[in-house]
Amino acid sequence: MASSTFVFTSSSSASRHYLLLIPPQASAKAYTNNKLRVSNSPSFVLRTKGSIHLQGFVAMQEKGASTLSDDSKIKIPHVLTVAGSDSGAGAGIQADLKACAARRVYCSTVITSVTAQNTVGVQGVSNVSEDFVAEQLKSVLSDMQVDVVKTGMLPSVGIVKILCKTLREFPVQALVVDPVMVSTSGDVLAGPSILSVFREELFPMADIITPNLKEASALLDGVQLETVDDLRSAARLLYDMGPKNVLVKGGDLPDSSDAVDILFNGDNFYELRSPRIKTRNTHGTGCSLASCIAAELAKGYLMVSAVKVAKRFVETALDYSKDIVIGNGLQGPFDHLLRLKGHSQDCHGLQAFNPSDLLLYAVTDSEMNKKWGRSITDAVKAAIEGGATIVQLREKDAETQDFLESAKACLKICHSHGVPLLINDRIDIALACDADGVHVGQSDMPAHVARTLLGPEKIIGVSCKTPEQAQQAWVDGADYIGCGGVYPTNTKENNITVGLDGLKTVCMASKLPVVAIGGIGVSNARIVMEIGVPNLKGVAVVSALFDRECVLTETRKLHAMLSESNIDGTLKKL
Ligand SMILES: Cc1ncc(COP(=O)(O)OP(=O)(O)O)c(N)n1
Ligand SMILES: Cc1nc(C(=O)O)sc1CCOP(=O)(O)O
Ligand SMILES: [Mg+2]
Repeated sequence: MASSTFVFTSSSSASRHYLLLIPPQASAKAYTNNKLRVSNSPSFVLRTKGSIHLQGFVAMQEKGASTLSDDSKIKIPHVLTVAGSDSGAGAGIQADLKACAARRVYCSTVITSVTAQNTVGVQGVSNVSEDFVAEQLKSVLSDMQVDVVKTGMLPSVGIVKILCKTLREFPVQALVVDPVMVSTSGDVLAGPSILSVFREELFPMADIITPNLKEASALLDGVQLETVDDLRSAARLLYDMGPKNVLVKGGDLPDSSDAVDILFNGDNFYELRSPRIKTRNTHGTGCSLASCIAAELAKGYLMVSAVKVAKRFVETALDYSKDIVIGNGLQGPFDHLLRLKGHSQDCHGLQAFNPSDLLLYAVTDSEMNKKWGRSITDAVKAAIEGGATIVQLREKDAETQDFLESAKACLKICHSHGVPLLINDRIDIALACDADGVHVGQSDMPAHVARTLLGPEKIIGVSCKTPEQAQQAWVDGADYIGCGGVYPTNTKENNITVGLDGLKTVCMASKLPVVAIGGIGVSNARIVMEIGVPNLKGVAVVSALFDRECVLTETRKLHAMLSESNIDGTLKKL
């Protein structure tokens, strides 16, 4: 798309220049009230107290001009959904909220109707009064910077008219209309009286409408839609009703192994195909798709990209959710956040980090496994059987695909024994296999970034050799510290040895539990554990377990030794 370049200079911070690329239609979106909203650039929303010129160079005239894209102020893409509530939370407002959350966009809500609904069908509908819909719309739009409005169930002509009037008063960057008429269970959510106000008032304001086959057919006075060519013709006829884009969803097309949707923007047709996912859990796909399109538009994506991303998002969520069971009806909801299965399958009491898990910390080594001709899984199995209380996969030489496959297999083994599995260095592998956490060093991914990527529940360990690093690890949101090398080691090249004194100093400075590492084995583990600091919780060991003929025997020996110790009451007999 062609765009014009403007340079904004703020007199209040003369050193700052804002270079914005503004699509041509942005000029039509310049508002009164001293507020300029830049279409397709939602991260640059400027508030000014002075005048704005949209030609050439723009100078903010008065002191105090500020921008929400200042470092300290982050403009969040914002979708307002105007739709009905689904008590079963598969569709409607609830689906919209989840889709926007999954796409990382803020979502506010105007509720038009409250439905009593589940996976069997719609048992009741109570529409919200037109005045109260108007009040909700005004509350949100007069205060919050909404980028995109998405509509779902609009149960009366009056509500549609109020929406159109309010949008003229409070224009937004884009309007996504999902012309909801019939629920997936076949229940009518908006009667035929709505058709004319859709066609005459709402559609001409829309940036995109997203009817399914039944809705497209109803909007075209009952025309039969049975082939992809029919979808194209329908898209063209609906486009003539005024929206800038039409997406006709062909999910219900008979005789098609693919899910085919047609997007038409007045110039081009886009045929969007994806394999049909066999699942009962399709309730709310229409709402979610439209919300996701709105979310991507709010982020600044162009329409074709927004639709493609949205379609891929829904497919991914459907595929992930194809086996989940919620409700007894024919059509179940799906999991927008791709989190439910992991939780329900992963109930091994591993959710919370337990510092006592650090007692016998087994760290694998790809070279040692190769040398002794064993697979990672065999090594891990033996260590766990011998008494390892936590396992770290430290596979420095493994190819990514091999590493991922081994990690998945090891995760199963660990979880079947209630033992957490951490991944050394590789956040991507940890994410991909949903490991329990990661261990990172001072030159790896910073712990605070790992925390952002992995979320609050995963375990994060950080290698520290100094009190300052220990302090930082705590600030960064780590769960434990690995401190070493306590003794010289051949396992890690050029490793600095901190000795027992260094270990003690770090432990005393650390608010986190500590595991000692480096040159530790049966012969010296007791001495290490006897340094007398309560937050030293165990020993991490590589070669003393894995550079040995029998991993099981060595782990048992070390486990027995640690179990016999009861230093300051911190170690208990296992
Ligand atoms: C428990 C534990 N402590 C320290 C380390 C070392 O991590 P790092 O410094 O990142 O070095 P590498 O292991 O990546 O070579 C560890 N892995 N585990
Ligand atoms: C991986 C690692 N990190 C260390 C640190 O000092 O942070 S020492 C080390 C190697 C530990 O292997 P072994 O038990 O064979 O000595
Ligand atoms: Mg590392």
